[in-house]
Amino acid sequence: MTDIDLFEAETAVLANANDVLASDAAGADDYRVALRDLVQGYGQLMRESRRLIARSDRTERELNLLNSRLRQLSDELDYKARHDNLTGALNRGAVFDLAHRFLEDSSLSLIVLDIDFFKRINDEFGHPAGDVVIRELVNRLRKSLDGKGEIGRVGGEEFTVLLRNVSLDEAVQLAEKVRLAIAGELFSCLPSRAVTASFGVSWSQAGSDFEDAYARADAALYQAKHGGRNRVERDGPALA
Ligand SMILES: Nc1nc2c(ncn2[C@@H]2O[C@H](COP(=O)(O)OP(=O)(O)OP(=O)(O)O)[C@@H](O)[C@H]2O)c(=O)[nH]1
Repeated sequence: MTDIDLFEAETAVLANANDVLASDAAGADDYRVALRDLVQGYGQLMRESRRLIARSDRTERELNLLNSRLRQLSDELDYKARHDNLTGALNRGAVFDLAHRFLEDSSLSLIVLDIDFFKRINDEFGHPAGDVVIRELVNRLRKSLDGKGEIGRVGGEEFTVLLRNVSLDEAVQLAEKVRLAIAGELFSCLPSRAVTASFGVSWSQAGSDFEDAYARADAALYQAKHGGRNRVERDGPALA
């Protein structure tokens, strides 16, 4: 493949000007022609350079726009991969990952809560109404926790709250506060029927196994369900 000289014409003009300059025999006409060709060539180069610079500025702006759109899409994907789209709470995978991380260097209180007789709500009012109940319940959960803890939706109508470096007593008090926030006032989306939830709470010291912490909170939740629902039950603190 032969190389194409992009500046063939300009090289010829320059070579001619150099020849004229070096020649003792060159006259005024030779200088004029060489200078004219140089001026034309120089002007042409300037016009081309301006055009190329404008094009590269435009391309750079387009690339910057594409890059920021890509970053935005990647953030959106990351958010969607970690959050439940009905409630905006962390999804099961994300909240379990977080709990594992917390337990590496912190103690962890775990609240597990489950809506009572939710099947009946779905059966009586329909699945879409059930979805609205779930959303309102998470809103109440958020409000009553007031920034404490991380909320995750771990099943259809089951949620967990991670409370890092919070004692079991304090976690039980918080669970009680959430229970009242749910049961204490009828849901605006379901004015004819009370919504309640049952709670299990466990505490684990740093370095504990998360599966064990979860199983103990779940066992306490089971007790709450079988003890009559709409109540909070605690697990005994785990000893290392
Ligand atoms: N609307 C709605 N319903 C769901 C969703 N996920 C699970 N469910 C329903 O939740 C109900 C759970 O029913 P069960 O496991 O029998 O529990 P329950 O009726 O709440 O009874 P207890 O937990 O024993 O008080 C089922 O009817 C599921 O279909 C969801 O995302 N939206």
